[in-house]
Amino acid sequence: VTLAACGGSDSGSNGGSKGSGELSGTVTWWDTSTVGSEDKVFKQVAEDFTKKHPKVTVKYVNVPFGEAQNKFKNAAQSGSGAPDVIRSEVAWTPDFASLGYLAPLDGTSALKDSDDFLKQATASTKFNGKTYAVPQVIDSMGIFYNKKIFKDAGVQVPKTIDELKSVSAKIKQKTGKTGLYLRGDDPYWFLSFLYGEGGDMVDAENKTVTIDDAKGVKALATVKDLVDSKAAITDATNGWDNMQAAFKDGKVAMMINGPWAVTDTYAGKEFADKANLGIAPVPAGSGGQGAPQGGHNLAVYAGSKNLEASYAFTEYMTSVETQTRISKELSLLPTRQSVYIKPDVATNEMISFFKPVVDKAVERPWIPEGGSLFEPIKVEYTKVLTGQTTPEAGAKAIGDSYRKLLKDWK
Ligand SMILES: C[C@H]1O[C@H](O[C@H]2[C@H](O)[C@@H](O)[C@@H](O[C@H]3[C@H](O)[C@@H](O)[C@@H](O[C@H]4[C@H](O)[C@@H](O)[C@@H](O)O[C@@H]4CO)O[C@@H]3CO)O[C@@H]2CO)[C@H](O)[C@H](O)[C@@H]1N[C@H]1C[C@@H](CO)[C@H](O)[C@@H](O)[C@@H]1O
Repeated sequence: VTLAACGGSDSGSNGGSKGSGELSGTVTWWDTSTVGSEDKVFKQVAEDFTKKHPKVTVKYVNVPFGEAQNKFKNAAQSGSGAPDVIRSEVAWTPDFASLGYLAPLDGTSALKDSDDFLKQATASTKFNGKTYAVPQVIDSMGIFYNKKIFKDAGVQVPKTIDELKSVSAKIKQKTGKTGLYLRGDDPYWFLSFLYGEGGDMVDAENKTVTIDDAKGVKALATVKDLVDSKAAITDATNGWDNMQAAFKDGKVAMMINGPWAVTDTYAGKEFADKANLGIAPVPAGSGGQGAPQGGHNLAVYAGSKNLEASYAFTEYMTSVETQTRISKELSLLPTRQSVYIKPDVATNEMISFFKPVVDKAVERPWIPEGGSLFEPIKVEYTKVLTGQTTPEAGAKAIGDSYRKLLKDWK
């Protein structure tokens, strides 16, 4: 009896599924979702795979977002300790693919009904004409605001940076609270201000660094002014916890954030009544209005000893059924068009808000170096916000770092 016929597994350490027989063995999945709000749902969903494939054991491992990229690269490079499947942030995917650490998925069971995926979500999964991941969630950013504070202060949601400042001043005067918590230790929070001045990190088409042009300088000056004018408070470290605490406790009226913050925010005392949470587009600057595109894919490690079960797990985790469940339970945005019309999803206010925002979110270049464009911003953005450098010097320093990273770019 050949192995394929009885669908048995080989003797590999992970076990593994051979041929068209029943799947078996272990699939280790590294999830990077937020502990305390998203992780328990993702863990449950992942382990429910075994209901469909009783001979497969799913080993769920939560790896902090800030550590996972390097941890995976080190494990893949050393050939030991890498998971079978990883939640690969949109910028990590071209990076891992260019290093040969991801299994190409074209023609495998991981990719089902791929026309159903949003084009902008698919973009980061392609490298050198092949598909190296499957889109799981897509996101962008908006203003989260506390409706009660806005009512007490008698103000409307700001549409521009100038209105953000005047609304914050009125909130301070009427309620004593600060208008905005502006996260200062994560470069993602700078991007909507950069787009608001009509700027961008680079012009990939013309291989030109643009972040240190006048618009980039103006954007850094804008965020600095929000803090100096006391319209916003910020922190150089521990930004996520401080931002969530300040907003959930009603110490600030607004924060800029994304769908991944919704579940944690609803746990705040100010939002026990979910209706008190408002959501609006990020404010326009002097040169435009735009929010960034982010998100996460699922990718299979090229060295997995259980590819068949890993492909099937990836397909399950990004299926219509699973995306509908994740959207319902966590208000995260699906990457499949067909999921947006499911009743549980179509009636979700957060998803209805973010879908048009995601449709016009500003994409960035899906090149292997794409993720490395953020570290230089992180350093200078925080220094500008805390007065350690000027917008001009900060923008120049970021641009210089980019030109070192992106050889032969102007
Ligand atoms: C500095 C980093 O720059 C980039 O990251 C960009 C990223 O590309 C942008 O898209 C954006 O990410 C959004 C994201 O789209 C959005 O979904 C959300 O994610 C939620 C999840 O939703 C939530 O479930 C949970 O997981 O928690 C997630 C996080 O909240 O928010 C993210 C923004 O936080 O912004 C990132 C910049 O922050 C690089 O890619 C690296 O990550 C780099 N870090 C490492 C680079 C290593 C050198 O290789 C260095 O040695 C290490 O020490 C550094 O840590």
